[in-house]
Amino acid sequence: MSTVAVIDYGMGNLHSVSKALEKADPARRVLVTADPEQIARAGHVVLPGVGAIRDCMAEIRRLGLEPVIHQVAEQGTPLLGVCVGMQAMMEYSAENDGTRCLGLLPGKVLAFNKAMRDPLSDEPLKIPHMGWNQIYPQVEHPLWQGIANGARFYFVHSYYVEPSEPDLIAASCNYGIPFTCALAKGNVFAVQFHPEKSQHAGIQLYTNFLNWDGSL
Ligand SMILES: NC(=O)CC[C@H](N)C(=O)O
Repeated sequence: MSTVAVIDYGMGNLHSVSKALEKADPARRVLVTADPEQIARAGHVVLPGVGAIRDCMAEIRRLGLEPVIHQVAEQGTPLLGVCVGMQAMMEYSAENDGTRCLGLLPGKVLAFNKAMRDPLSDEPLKIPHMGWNQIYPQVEHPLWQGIANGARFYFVHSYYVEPSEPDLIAASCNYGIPFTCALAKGNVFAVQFHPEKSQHAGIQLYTNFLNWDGSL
């Protein structure tokens, strides 16, 4: 039976991600694991994450997981980054006074401007961006199957990715500024929002991911 490995580096909302994956495909074996061999052999891999990038990257490195994450990406296994898991895939994050990340996706992670105001109401915008917001797919992709333009997903973040290759942008969102909320490169897909906290649309995305063979 094909498995989906949820990488456990102690910083992820592992329970809710695992439950959402089980809901997406009750027949799939969900492995929450820090074992590089299990991760390398899995049919699909999720890099979740909640928290500060410095702690996330320190734990990924302390557990010796950086090589297998690169191996999964290079061998063509469908790999999904979620929230700070997406940010960890970039080259560099400005969070925590600057953090070198995995470099799986070209670009950096920047902080929302704390002085941002809503362009319509001119009300100050709270940081972190926390709550439901609409996403706007920018490309045709298997993971957008059955997900409408403007579909709502749940966000909790103070930083956002800025890819150095615009053609990797898979979806955008608006919060004071238009920002990239999904990236796609080959067998790698990454989202800033939390599909596991996004009810039906989130389960649909996880279902699409589990049905994806990593090809376009
Ligand atoms: N919810 C999170 O894990 C946030 C990720 C990252 N620290 C950010 O603020 O963007």
